[in-house]
Amino acid sequence: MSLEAQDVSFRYPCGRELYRGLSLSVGPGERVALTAPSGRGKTTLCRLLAGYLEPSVGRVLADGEPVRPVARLRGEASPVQLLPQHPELAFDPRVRLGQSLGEVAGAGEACARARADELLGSFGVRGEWLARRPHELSGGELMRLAMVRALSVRPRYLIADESTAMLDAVTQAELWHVLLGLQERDGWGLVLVSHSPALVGRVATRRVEL
Ligand SMILES: Nc1ncnc2c1ncn2[C@@H]1O[C@H](COP(=O)(O)OP(=O)(O)OP(=O)(O)O)[C@@H](O)[C@H]1O
Repeated sequence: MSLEAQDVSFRYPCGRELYRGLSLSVGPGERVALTAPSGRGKTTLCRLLAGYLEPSVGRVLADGEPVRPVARLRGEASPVQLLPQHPELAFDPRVRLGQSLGEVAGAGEACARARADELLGSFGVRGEWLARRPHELSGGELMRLAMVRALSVRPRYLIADESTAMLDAVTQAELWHVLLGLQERDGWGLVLVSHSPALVGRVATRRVEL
């Protein structure tokens, strides 16, 4: 059981090759920090691990199954959820947030919604936010909802790419406290990208240098 990148190489169209035969494995319950200088490809690797991009060479497996391209999932929840750097990218700007949360259909929508309801309390989401559209919330408020949405489908792996970098220290500490409590309880594997040595030191059980 693990999230694995096997001999992965990747090149954007017209870009240079970012990795040559990169292999990486993250087990359930592990918290792995990806570290590298700016531009080395941390965000790209997060997107590869979550199925937003496909490797040019090699493959990505979640518990032995190929991670399917997110665009082709058509409503089916991926076992690998990505918390992006900018939470506004996680939501349709035209749709009220309550509806967006309801759209994360997993094994059954009702199941995902019940899970989301439980998580709304844990992440301190106020009921009135659900009637608003993404641009009507602050970045921190929207990130709370992005966390609820990602975890409501019971992922086996969560990828946090600089997800709390734009938050104040108090909110950042609060959200990581909640996330790590849920991770310990539910046992999903975590991949973390952060430029903050303090956050990496607090959260990560292992570091992988790209
Ligand atoms: N869509 C794209 N098309 C072409 N090149 C891209 C694209 N996205 C990123 N790149 C390039 O790929 C390289 C890796 O980018 P990436 O964002 O993965 O790095 P990073 O390690 O996360 O950087 P940072 O720490 O600065 O956020 C960079 O040189 C970047 O310019």
